[in-house]
Amino acid sequence: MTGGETGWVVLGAGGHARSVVDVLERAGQTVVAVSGDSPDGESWHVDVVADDRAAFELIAARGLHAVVAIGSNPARTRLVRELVQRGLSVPPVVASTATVSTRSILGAGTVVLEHAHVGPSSRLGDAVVVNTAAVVEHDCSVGVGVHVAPGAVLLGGASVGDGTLVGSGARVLPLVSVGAGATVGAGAVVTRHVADGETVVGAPATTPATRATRDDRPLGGTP
Ligand SMILES: CC(=O)SCCNC(=O)CCNC(=O)[C@H](O)C(C)(C)COP(=O)(O)OP(=O)(O)OC[C@H]1O[C@@H](n2cnc3c(N)ncnc32)[C@H](O)[C@@H]1OP(=O)(O)O
Repeated sequence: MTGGETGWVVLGAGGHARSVVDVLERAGQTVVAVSGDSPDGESWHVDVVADDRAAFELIAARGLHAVVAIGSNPARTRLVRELVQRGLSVPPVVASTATVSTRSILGAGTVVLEHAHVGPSSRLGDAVVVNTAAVVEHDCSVGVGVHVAPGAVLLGGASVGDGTLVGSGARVLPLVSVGAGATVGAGAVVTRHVADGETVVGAPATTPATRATRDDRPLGGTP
């Protein structure tokens, strides 16, 4: 775990925040507070501060570390940027059961959850989530604000652009690149380049529209 022993404020109070609090506490860290409303009404065993402004003040006043635990890629990225710009401490968080190569680079506010793996010579930008049991193999490039969902795998040399979601259990094959702001559906097998903003599903992964067009062709007709 990076970040020393001074205590943490977790920005966010939903399901992802509960996972991140758990990661910190299992690693022996102290969570001082979470911020925001719990969308599911779950009660907390730590203090809850009203909003992000109150969290910034608490972090600055007490010299605490911050981690942003919000599932939305754009919202998480914006908050990590703001914390960095304010000069607050936003170190990466690595679960005690995760394995992260000493020859990889994790950006500010990047979180690697339980049983996940990051291989050597991989570079992960700021505000990335490598969720439970996800794998980022060697030589991967992962942009800012990417979410590699539980059990997803980026194979050797794959790259993923800023803000993209790689859905749970998906595989991105070696050296294949996925653009920025894209969505890889749960369970997809990505065998070719995915453009910026594109959504792909299935194995091999294609856009849902492509699948519909193909399926709508008249029987026996030429495309
Ligand atoms: C800790 C956590 O829980 S982290 C959570 C991480 N989240 C994920 O991994 C979820 C990833 N999201 C998905 O896979 C989504 O289904 C998406 C983004 C691909 C599509 O979502 P939507 O845009 O809402 O699409 P929608 O549900 O309307 O489905 C559109 C079509 O694609 C199909 N489809 C949707 N997802 C998939 C998928 N993963 N694989 C194959 N087909 C799919 C649907 O069956 C539907 O087909 P139809 O038109 O023939 O009925």
